[in-house]
Parts: sequence; structure tokens; C-alpha cells
Amino acid sequence: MKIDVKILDPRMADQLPAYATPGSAGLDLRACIDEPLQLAPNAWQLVPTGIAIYLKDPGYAAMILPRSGLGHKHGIVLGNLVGLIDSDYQGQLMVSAWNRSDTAFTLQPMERLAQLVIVPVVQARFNVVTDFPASARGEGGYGSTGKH
Ligand SMILES: O=c1ccn([C@H]2C[C@H](O)[C@@H](COP(=O)(O)OP(=O)(O)OP(=O)(O)O)O2)c(=O)[nH]1
Ligand SMILES: [Mg+2]
Repeated sequence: MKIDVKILDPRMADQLPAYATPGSAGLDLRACIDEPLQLAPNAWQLVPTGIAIYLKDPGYAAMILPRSGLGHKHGIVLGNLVGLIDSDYQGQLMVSAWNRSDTAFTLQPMERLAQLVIVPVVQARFNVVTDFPASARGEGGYGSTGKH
């Protein structure tokens, strides 16, 4: 699949997001900042990525997810937990970087900060009913199937 991309920061021209291995699901997004950015404990900041994408087809969306190394080792995750990029969004991809740890973290310019995953989407319509046909689960949830 090919996606239209605009390079908004010239530094991104030769380092467009790429799949690190043939089996990778995520494209790493870089922090297009001019100077190191210090994130104090529990601080968050919107970080530009230097690119814009236009998925166009409503059958797709993109999700911004944390990188596991940064998230687990340094507590750098996303202020919105997951970023959802609509197929008609044409603005710069932005990453809400949140330092959920108790230690300050310095983000370096062009450091890989988060990852973008392209996913298929179904746009559903609602069919209003008064009753559902019985299912095995019914209204059970929140542990209703037991602990083990
Ligand atoms: O981490 C993110 C999340 C969103 N976006 C962009 C793409 C998305 O299509 C748009 C709107 O996002 P969303 O619908 O999640 O935000 P909203 O608060 O509902 O804003 P809006 O009223 O513009 O839809 O913002 C990003 O660049 N990064
Ligand atoms: Mg919205």
C-alpha cells in the first residue's frame, strides 16, 4: 500500500519512517525538534514529527503507539495513550509525549519517539433494535467468565 506523505521538515527527507524489519508492524516517528527537550516527571508536550500523511481511504486509519523500550525503560508514553489518525487528516503528525516516570527524560532532536501503525477500519452504521438475539455471553463482562 502507498500513502501520500508531505515532508514538512527537510531533515525528514532522507529518513522517512520505515519498517525496521520485514515483519515490522510499526513505522518509527521521529521528534522533529531543534533542541533537546527535557520532560520533567509527569510532564507532557506535543512533539512535531516533520511529516503529514493523507490516508484518503476511509477504510484505513493510523494509530500512534508508544515504543516499548522508551515506555518500559524510561516511562515515555503518550499523553493520549493512543493517537488515532483519521483517514482525512492532512496536518502534521503530532506525538503527545508524556513522561509518566519520576525521573526527568531528555528527548533528543530526531530521536525515534513513537510508532505509527496503519490499520484497516470498518465504518459501521447503527441499526436500532429493542432486543438482541441471545448470545453465549449475554450481558456478562468484567470477569464474568472466572479468574483462570
Ligand atoms: O496523537 C495524535 C492524535 C491525533 N492527531 C491528529 C490526527 C487526527 O485525525 C486529529 C484529530 O484527532 P482526534 O479525533 O483524536 O482528536 P479530537 O480531540 O477528537 O479532535 P477533532 O475534533 O479535531 O477530531 O489529530 C495527531 O496528529 N496525533
Ligand atoms: Mg475527533
